[in-house]
Amino acid sequence: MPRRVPVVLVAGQLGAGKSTLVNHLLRRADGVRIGVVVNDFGAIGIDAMLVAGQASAVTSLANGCLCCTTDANGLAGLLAELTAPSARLDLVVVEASGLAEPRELVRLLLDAIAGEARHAAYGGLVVVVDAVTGETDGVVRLADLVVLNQVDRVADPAPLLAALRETAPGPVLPVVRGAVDPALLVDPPARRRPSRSSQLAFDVLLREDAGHAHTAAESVAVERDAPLDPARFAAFLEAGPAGVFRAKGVVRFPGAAPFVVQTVGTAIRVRPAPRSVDVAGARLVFIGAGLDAAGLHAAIDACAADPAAGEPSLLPVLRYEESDRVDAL
Ligand SMILES: Nc1nc2c(ncn2[C@@H]2O[C@H](COP(=O)(O)OP(=O)(O)OP(=O)(O)O)[C@@H](O)[C@H]2O)c(=O)[nH]1
Repeated sequence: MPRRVPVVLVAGQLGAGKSTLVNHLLRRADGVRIGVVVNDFGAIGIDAMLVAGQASAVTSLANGCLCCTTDANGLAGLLAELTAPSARLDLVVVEASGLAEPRELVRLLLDAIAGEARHAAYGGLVVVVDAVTGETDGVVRLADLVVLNQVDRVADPAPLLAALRETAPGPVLPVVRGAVDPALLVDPPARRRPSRSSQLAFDVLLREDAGHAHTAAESVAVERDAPLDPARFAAFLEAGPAGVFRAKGVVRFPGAAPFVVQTVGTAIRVRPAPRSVDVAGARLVFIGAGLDAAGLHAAIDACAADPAAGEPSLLPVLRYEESDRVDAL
């Protein structure tokens, strides 16, 4: 069955570094096939995309402004096209104009996923903040990932970083030139090799030229042999564990077959695991920046089901169950 393709929204103030971030993702894609929706071709290195052969579909909305797409039809149609299995993309990035309203964009994306773009999945709201101005417009409260960009242009980014970490629910990543590891946003596909050696050569060239290495995404794996309590586990996910951008895995609850669980920020999706997947308790991977491995292990320990309590209600988890129109993994 086809996978869902994560759609990541990149928002931020004018000049914060959104295009620079998208370009970095494309240059460092490492085999991840990325589709990009932009509304300002002038701001993005089209040449680099085409040469790298990574941006398989670059397109813009007809009216040039995402925030103007009131009925969501323009975006939904585009996302349906880009996330269709035939497009063979691993990730779609929507670069919002600096004027677009991120709340509205998230709503448009969720509407699109619920409607026409049925192979798309919410991939997170990434908010780019310019370290020089520090302007955020309060949007970091909604961000699944905050990228504090241009830290090379300030003497000491620490106070702003600390303030953002107080406010933002997800990880805050200080970077130069949008150097975000694509592995933070999507799993690198192990399955695919570049088909032409010339393309590989271009990739290597661009990578060497790219200059700004990124800090690799961190991941923490947690395995448990005993079932988890649905209410405790749901509360853990809803709280958004510190430093975690996304999480995925398989979890068993008392008296039930295992579930596949995937999160981006506090957006949670669960579905019954395929029959071939079996776990006695939990097998989870947390991906993010500044992860507290010991804290995550302790938090999952605290989610352990109480064997004396019988079979708890699955409702706290089932409320996040998605329809099985497409395979979520
Ligand atoms: N010194 C420095 N310059 C940067 C960095 N990131 C981006 N820039 C520069 O800042 C300017 C704005 O970056 P863009 O990526 O175009 O910003 P944007 O958010 O896409 O801008 P709009 O599309 O106008 O909203 C460009 O000249 C970049 O080269 C950085 O980390 N350090």
